[in-house]
Amino acid sequence: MLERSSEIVVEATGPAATAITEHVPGLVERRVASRLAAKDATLWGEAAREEAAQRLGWVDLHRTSRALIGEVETLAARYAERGCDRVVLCGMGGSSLAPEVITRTAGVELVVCDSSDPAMVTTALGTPEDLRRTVVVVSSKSGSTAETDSQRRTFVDALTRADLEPTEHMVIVTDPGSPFDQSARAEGFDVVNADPSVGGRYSALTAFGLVPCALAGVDVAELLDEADAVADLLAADDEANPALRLAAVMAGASGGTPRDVLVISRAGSALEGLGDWAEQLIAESTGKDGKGVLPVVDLPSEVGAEPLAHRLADQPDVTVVRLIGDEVDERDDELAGPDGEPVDNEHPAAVVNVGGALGGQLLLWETATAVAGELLGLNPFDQPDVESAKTAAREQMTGGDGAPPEPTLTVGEVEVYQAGTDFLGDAGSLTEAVEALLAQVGPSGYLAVMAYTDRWAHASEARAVQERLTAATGRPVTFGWGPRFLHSTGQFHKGGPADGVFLQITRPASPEEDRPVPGQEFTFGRLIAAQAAGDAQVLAEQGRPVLRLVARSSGGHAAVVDAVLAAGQAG
Ligand SMILES: O=P(O)(O)OC[C@H]1O[C@H](O)[C@H](O)[C@@H](O)[C@@H]1O
Repeated sequence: MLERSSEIVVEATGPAATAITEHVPGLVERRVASRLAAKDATLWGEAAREEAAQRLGWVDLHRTSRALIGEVETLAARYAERGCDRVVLCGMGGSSLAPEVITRTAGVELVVCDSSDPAMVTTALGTPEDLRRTVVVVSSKSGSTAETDSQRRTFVDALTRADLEPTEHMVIVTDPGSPFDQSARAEGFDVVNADPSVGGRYSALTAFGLVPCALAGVDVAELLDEADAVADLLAADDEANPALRLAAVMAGASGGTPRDVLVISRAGSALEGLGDWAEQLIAESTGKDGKGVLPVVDLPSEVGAEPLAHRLADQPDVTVVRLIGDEVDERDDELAGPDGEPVDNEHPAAVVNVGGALGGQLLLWETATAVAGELLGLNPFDQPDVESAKTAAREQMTGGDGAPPEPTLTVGEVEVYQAGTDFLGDAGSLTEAVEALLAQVGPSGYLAVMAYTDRWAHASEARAVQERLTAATGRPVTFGWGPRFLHSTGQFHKGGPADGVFLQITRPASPEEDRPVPGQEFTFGRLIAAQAAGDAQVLAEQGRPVLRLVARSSGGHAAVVDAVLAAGQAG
């Protein structure tokens, strides 16, 4: 058993172990761990120094965030007294992924509304009766994220219509001094400021993580204790430092194909959703300058289904990360490799087992990602390509004069668009169109499925789609819900190695399903459609193959899913 919360496990085999042997002594010699703990902004080179100097507040949050505990506990008690036992979080990317893993792991309810899908927003609102017992946390570091602002407007409007006082049902988390901070305070909302020296994806232990989780009933002091318990270990210039070991695995061994794909599988870990949180951290931190480590989250599977990690472990660029539980026996068994082959097999898979308590792992992954940035020569604190999709979406919203583009093909109630390259050929059916796209996935490439649909209603489709397309291509397949992934893997798609192939699935809302955004001239349906079209446009402009399947009805959406599940099955 991992008896103490101070225990962190990072155990590697095969080429993952070689990477540790290769990189860790140098990291120790350069004192990277202790310099990071001391917030040395020069670690990532001169070009990154200025940004890094403003982004290292996360390294000691286990100490500095203590000051927030009293404030968030008082807040939680106040809302509990008001009878608010339903907590909704409006926020994107770094403002929602950590609260999701923290509350799911703790087994407490938190409705994470991180979408512009009108159906999801409607579900998050609930009934007027639900609203009466709801506290909404609106979290945005910048205060200017379009989805979050639209959700905030919707909740204020709905609370007002239900004769409820918005200031008694809403808490704002934002950076001090942001325009959002000022307006929310002026309007009388409860505002908790987050540490501005921490970037969104490193903010799990700031107010962005702590406020919604405390309101939902998590013991957030314990989370800080768990991080505190491993902090010295992660700051040590020592070859046993698990963060240095994990960073080395992420950077991969030199010689042969770079191991720049991390397939993250849950293998006994009690931490629910850690992969989704780590996905944003790794993809946005490393996917830039044509380089990067691609995180592939192995979606939860049916009992007995083969984990994707097993299918992909033989790929020369794949490292399998197994998030393990606290049983030593299980860990020892699995160390043999994903198919049970002995460690000294002639071609061992690159496997790393990672375990430990949640607070400790949050700090472990953040430290390892920042150190991997040092090894890879990347600035792990910016996200230079996220803005391009936002700009293209804004242009889509305001453009509107030109005639809408003609679909390349229409099949029943599904419009098919190809973009980026000319790959459809004479495909006449939806399955043929998908297969034509799959043929574009190169031997070192990956396929990204981007589904702009209600992720609560369609969750079960995601795993089946990921599994089928992995089998059909033999290559990594990521699955992202739009627009959520735009704040995560979206950076990697545009800034990382240019070998991605993109399948976009949308199901535009009918006028009856759509919702207006209060105080704006657009609807949620218009916003999400513009986000999808904008992202496809940016990818196509980079010459990446993009297949867009636009279902005009739920029957059309079912046909799309059937077609994807049939891809690669014939002959
Ligand atoms: O917290 P916010 O300022 O609303 O930002 C939310 C998210 O959106 C951006 O697009 C970034 O790519 C993310 O790193 C960030 O976490």
